Amino acid sequence: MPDTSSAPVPAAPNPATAPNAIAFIGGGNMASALIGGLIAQGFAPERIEVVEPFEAARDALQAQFGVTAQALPGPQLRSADLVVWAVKPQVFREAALQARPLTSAALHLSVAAGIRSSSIAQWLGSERVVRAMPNTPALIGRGISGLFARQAVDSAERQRIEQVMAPTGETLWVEQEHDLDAVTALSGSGPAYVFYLLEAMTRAGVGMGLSQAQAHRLAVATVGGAAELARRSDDPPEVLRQRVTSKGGTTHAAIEVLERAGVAGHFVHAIEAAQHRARELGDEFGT
Ligand SMILES: NC(=O)C1=CN([C@@H]2O[C@H](COP(=O)(O)OP(=O)(O)OC[C@H]3O[C@@H](n4cnc5c(N)ncnc54)[C@H](O)[C@@H]3O)[C@@H](O)[C@H]2O)C=CC1
Ligand SMILES: O=C(O)[C@@H]1CCC=N1
Repeated sequence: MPDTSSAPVPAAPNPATAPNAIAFIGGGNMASALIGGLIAQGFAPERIEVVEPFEAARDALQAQFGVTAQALPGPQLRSADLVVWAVKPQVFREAALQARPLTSAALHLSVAAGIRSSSIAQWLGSERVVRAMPNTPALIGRGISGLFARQAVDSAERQRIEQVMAPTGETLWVEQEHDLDAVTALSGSGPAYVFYLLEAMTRAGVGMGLSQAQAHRLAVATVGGAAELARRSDDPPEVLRQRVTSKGGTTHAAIEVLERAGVAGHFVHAIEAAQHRARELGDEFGT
């Protein structure tokens, strides 16, 4: 592939002597979570290159992590043997075509929702593409990411991706790429559903006379504690719920309202809508 970038490009560094770098295309929320994780596990900030068009975002990355950030892709990308794509689906194609001449030797990791690996492979002219679907608890090392690799990605490269993702939390490989749309809907978007529930619980607490701070603390501790109990328990959530629900008691009164309003069904429909949107994003902004 001929180099079409306008800046003079030095020869590619000798991979035996050059320290391998990781490049991030897009330096927003998800990139920050991953960069924070890498640095926390001892990865040198000098080996992280970011391409981020917005100056304020570049400054924030440099100040917070000490990484180098450029407005446009340039020759520095050639030293990266892993390129992480953390741009919105809407701009992925344009960003990929810009960086393609500089990243042909790299392994590629995309966190973009919906954009299928076949589109990414075509835009970048490389079959070595892995997709990840993380979520924002990655910021505190408590996320979970679905992972999918194209066939050309070997087991050492899969391990490399697991290493990069490890500080952000758990990982789960899926064999069928379309399952990533379900992962996106369930755990990628999932933190927003939990925050929505927290907002409602807090609003109810305030409505019943508690202070905002008291209601927030009670709601957050309850959601966190219940999730941890579900994680550690051998019983399914339904059984755990029944243990809270005394016959003729307070929980029963609340659950009856939720059931009458069909809240569980609405939740299922909402998550299906997210999956549908992930597919649409792939169709709309993919190739
Ligand atoms: N925020 C979330 O909870 C999750 C987001 N994702 C995916 O991660 C990707 C990034 O999302 P966020 O980090 O939340 O968005 P963000 O908006 O915080 O970050 C995207 C960054 O890309 C930059 N950008 C725009 N055009 C660019 C270009 N041509 N080259 C390089 N950078 C460019 C923007 O200035 C912005 O800073 C999206 O594709 C999203 O689907 C995946 C899982 C969860
Ligand atoms: O809402 C979105 O499109 C992204 C993907 C998963 C979470 N946020």
